[in-house]
Amino acid sequence: DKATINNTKITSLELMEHAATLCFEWLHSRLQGQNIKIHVFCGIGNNGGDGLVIARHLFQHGYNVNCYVVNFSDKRSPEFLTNYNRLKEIAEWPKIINDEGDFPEVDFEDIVIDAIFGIGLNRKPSGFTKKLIQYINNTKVFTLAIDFPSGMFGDKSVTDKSSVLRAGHTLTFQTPKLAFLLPENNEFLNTWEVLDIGLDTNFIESLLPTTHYITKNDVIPMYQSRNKWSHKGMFGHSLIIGGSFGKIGAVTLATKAALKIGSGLVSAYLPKCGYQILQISVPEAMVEVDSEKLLTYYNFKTKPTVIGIGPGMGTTDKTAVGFEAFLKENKTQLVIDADALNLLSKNESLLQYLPNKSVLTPHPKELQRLLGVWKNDYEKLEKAISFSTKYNVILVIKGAHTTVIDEQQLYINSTGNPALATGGSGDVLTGIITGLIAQGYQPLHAAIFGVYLHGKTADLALQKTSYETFTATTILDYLAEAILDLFHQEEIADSEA
Ligand SMILES: NC(=O)C1=CN([C@@H]2O[C@H](COP(=O)(O)OP(=O)(O)OC[C@H]3O[C@@H](n4cnc5c(N)ncnc54)[C@H](O)[C@@H]3O)[C@@H](O)[C@H]2O)[C@@H](O)CC1
Ligand SMILES: [K+]
Repeated sequence: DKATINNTKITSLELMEHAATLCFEWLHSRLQGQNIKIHVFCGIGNNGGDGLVIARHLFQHGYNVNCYVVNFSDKRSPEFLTNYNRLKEIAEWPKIINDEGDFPEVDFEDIVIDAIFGIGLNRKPSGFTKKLIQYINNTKVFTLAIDFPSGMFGDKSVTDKSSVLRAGHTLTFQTPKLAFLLPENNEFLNTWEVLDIGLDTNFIESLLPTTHYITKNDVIPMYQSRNKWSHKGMFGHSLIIGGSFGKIGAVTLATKAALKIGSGLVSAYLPKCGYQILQISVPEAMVEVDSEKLLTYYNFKTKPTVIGIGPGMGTTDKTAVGFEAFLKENKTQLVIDADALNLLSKNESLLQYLPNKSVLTPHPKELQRLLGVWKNDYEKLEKAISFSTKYNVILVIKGAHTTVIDEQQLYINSTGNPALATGGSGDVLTGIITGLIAQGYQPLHAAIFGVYLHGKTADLALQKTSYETFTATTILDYLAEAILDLFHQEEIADSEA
């Protein structure tokens, strides 16, 4: 905020007025003047200042407002004080909450605006402030949190979960906060959105050089278009290695995905028992086979551009021995998933044989086998960064906000939803990333772009189908729409959208 204030003529007070007015407008456009009781709880810093501005606008628009100052300290910020006076000039004085006896009655049908703590929180809430947060949580009332749910930290883990307000919706300023994207904070946030308050974004980027929130605008420049002289030889050859008796579906899905994303040629290498299944379900693919029911020899003749390995391949001793020999020989770029990751976790000495910038796509359990246990999500990210740096590989940590890690750089995905929580969706992702690398996408871009598109299919599908009926195959059905959507311009949204 200080950078914006120094670099432009806008004062800190004006910035607060602007930010908080956007919050008011958000609420006003939804309530349309309804006579619902609104409780605005303000701290004594600038988050509280936001609350006072919101309360003033609500009063001026005739809402049924109760404004409170949570008096946990007498170190009021100057912007808080100015807005405190402005509010007094137009309305009744905010009520001061000094202890539990001052807590107001809050009903389930009311609305609470939480402007107690924002990004300035530097220790966990205690005393009557903590009790107030618990009191609000217990009412189960709808809460609109300003910038942060009070009690949640911007840069470290919550240690006392009972001291955090559980927000119904959070309006945060300027950038999505890393803390919002970590699974451990899931229970404090329901939905959230970013309000653009015109802060100096260069400054924010230089504050967080390593964290990128990936949206459509970030992936459009990665897209590689084709021209009329293009031929299939220009789009590489993907080889998918995987499968075992009973798990031929995994390798089939990955093979289909590599084709569907545009790999010029696709081959699969799998146990003999899967030969007909694959040839029939994916006629476009070429197939080579290993022993009857398991991968054992890894003696394929295909000379691929990139190999995606792991889906459904199992971790039996024979498969493990062959995998080790394969890795020691292999010089081809790799995408490694599922059981291939589990085999790596069992024998870490193999990690040294991975080609530079191999892409590893673990789900949380597989990641834990690779990295060991972590105390919290911040430590998980630190461990993942060290792992990526040490072995010079790209990690794709799958989850609600899949995170691609390339050494110090974090790319957090914005697309996707629980429809993707279905068997086989990981196999499809492996195929997509493999197929992108085949076409000449550098591994990092293939990982970021692939994860984005994979998630986008589920977002688009939900406009027509349900979470339940979405399967791994549905991802492939919507891949075309996900790509076309890149070039679809959103209608100009108003400031409240
Ligand atoms: N001009 C600006 O600076 C703007 C600031 N904005 C708001 O300002 C907020 C940040 O304001 P502040 O930096 O004043 O901080 P907060 O209002 O988040 O916190 C208030 C103060 O409480 C104290 N404190 C921290 N943890 C405590 C605890 N556990 N118990 C008791 N006291 C504690 C701190 O000293 C802090 O200064 C943002 O989150 C945002 O809501 C927005 O209005 C946008 C413009
Ligand atoms: K807040």
